[in-house]
Amino acid sequence: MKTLIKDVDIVTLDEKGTVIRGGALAIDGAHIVAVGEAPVEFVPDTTIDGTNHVAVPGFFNAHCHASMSLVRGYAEDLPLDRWFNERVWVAESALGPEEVRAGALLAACEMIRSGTVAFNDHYFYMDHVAEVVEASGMRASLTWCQFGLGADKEVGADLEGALAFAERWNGKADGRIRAMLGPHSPYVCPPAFLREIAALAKEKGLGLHIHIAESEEQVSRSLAAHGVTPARLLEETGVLDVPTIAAHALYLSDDDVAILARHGTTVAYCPITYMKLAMGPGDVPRLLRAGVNVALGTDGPASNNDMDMKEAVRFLPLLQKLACRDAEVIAGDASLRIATQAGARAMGFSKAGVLEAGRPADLVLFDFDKPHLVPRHDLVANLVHAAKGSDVSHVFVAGNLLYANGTILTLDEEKIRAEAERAAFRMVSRDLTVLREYQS
Ligand SMILES: CSC[C@H]1O[C@@H](n2cnc3c(O)ncnc32)[C@H](O)[C@@H]1O
Ligand SMILES: [Zn+2]
Repeated sequence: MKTLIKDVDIVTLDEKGTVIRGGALAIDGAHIVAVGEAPVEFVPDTTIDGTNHVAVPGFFNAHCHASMSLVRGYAEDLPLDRWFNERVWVAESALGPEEVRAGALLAACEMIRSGTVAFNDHYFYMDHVAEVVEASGMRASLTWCQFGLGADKEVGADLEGALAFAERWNGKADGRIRAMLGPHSPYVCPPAFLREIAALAKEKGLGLHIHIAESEEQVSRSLAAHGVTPARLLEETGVLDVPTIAAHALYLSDDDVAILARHGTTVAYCPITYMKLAMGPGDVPRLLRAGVNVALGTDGPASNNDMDMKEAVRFLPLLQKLACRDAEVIAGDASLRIATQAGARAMGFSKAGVLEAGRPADLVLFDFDKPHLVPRHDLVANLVHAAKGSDVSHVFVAGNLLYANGTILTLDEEKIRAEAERAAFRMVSRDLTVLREYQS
């Protein structure tokens, strides 16, 4: 299939930061074949008029729990520990494979609509998430979360099962799916388990996805229990010897930052969760200065409460400017690069995230024919600080059009919304407060 997008403005995010006004973008099969001008011999099957539209690489959501969309709005205004213990883990005790599927389908609709082409997911019953990814046309990197405490069999996530999942799905859906192993965190997984899973990941050539250093308390507990920080513990147990995505990593010493940089670890930064759960801003400029690959995530919809990467693209610089009291940090297209190519690299889709010939055709169009996107002095500034996820008009993944002008072409959104509402209710129906609200 050959597609030509004509008369479109293009934010390439290439090395030079090239921005093209009123150019063409040609797609042949899964790849971009020309940016700027289409070759005369290029005969498209489909032509899209890009007038008043801006093409940009699609977003790579580097840390989320898609199926937690079913607990959106169910754990409000609480700090991290109470958010888990009093609400989220209570609701999740009623979680089954059908809820995971319904939540993942709902999240896929939301992500596609707001310009996300790939997501890095950490949850349970992951075959169901993988099937959703396959059907939706998105890319994903998937991990079946393990607690390492021996109770995992309840959600089918013994290490053997998680490995079997990874081997079943890695490279599937024409390479759109990648799989990793997913120890939940060093505060839940004992060092012996971390060692075992790291050795297995190394042997099988798989990456790891883990939460670390979300609070000062987690760091002091690690020091008390193991004599080292969470980052140092990951290094000592071999976790960082394989490509690892460390979600959050907000509380790091200088030594920790050097460890993560040395091992090529990615930090998945989720600004909206940090503001909502009052976790703290972290220090992104310090990570970048040290050479850490920083990617961007939404985290789960129970702490965000949405999966709109465009919002996170704006909040990353806003939060860092405020925290550093410095308007010049995370400037220009930095947060777009973090949300696209840095995430793509972390998830193993390393050529994506740039609009140039030879790259995967994973891109979105923003409709700029809107009052909040006028004037167009600076397309990048408009994209980062003014555009909304709902301004996305088209989404391409591997050259396939998944979304056009309000319609998801690969999924039945109306049916998905109805089923998600039913599944969400099943999950929380033991909670009498919620039951009363539903019945009133
Ligand atoms: C990793 S999903 C499985 C497990 O983890 C919980 N969870 C969701 N988000 C986070 C987070 O950001 N840090 C730690 N744990 C998280 C989720 O509710 C599931 O129980
Ligand atoms: Zn998370």
